[in-house]
Amino acid sequence: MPPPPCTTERAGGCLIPIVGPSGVGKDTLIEKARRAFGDRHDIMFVRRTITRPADAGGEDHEAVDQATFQRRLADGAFAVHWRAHGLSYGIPNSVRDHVEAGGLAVVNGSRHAMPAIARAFPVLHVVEITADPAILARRLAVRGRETAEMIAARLRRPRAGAPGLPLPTEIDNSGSPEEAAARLVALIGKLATGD
Ligand SMILES: Nc1ncnc2c1ncn2[C@@H]1O[C@H](COP(=O)(O)OP(=O)(O)OP(=O)(O)O)[C@@H](O)[C@H]1O
Ligand SMILES: O=P(O)(O)OC[C@H]1O[C@H](OP(=O)(O)O)[C@H](O)[C@@H]1O
Repeated sequence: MPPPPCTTERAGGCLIPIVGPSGVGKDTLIEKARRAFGDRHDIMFVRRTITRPADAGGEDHEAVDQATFQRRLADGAFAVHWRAHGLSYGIPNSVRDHVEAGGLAVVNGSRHAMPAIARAFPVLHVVEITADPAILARRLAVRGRETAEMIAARLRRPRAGAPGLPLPTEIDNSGSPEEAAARLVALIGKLATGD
């Protein structure tokens, strides 16, 4: 019998993958939520292991080269991993330990890797960040982390459905990041207390 989905009626023990197209604002909203919750030990904001240089900008991730990533993978260091944009992404086993101990973990997830994420974290609440597609290209250009060619490739990446998973909570980030972040903070707070 699968465990019940993580809902606002069920406190604790849940992964909260934040997903959406490149440029939609996942990292921005996650960082605002992280600052809102400060050092609460029951809510973890996941530091991903990525084969992206540490000084690339954006999220605070653990930067490793591909050889190190493969070694970590072979050693069973990741609860789940995926490839995208020519990069490798790993979620450390410590995140699964935290969730299995009853905690919440917020992670910048992948729509395409959602089936693998759900196998590793059967109790989850997916949050899909949306925004007017016409503004994504401008946001990525302003961010300046990727080349124009890499941005074009990111924008061409198809949306992936995740059949069999509970419908995600959608948060529209077309307006101010503060408004969208407030909605994310409110949802995380409800999932943490189960009220
Ligand atoms: N509501 C918003 N209004 C205007 N700019 C925004 C908003 N949200 C995020 N941005 C800006 O858009 C750019 C992309 O945001 P961010 O890096 O958070 O997106 P992302 O979804 O994490 O993208 P990726 O998946 O490529 O990492 C950043 O420069 C960020 O400052
Ligand atoms: O298109 P999908 O599968 O949803 O996401 C693909 C990848 O792009 C984003 O990473 P980054 O922070 O932009 O490097 C996501 O976090 C995921 O790792």
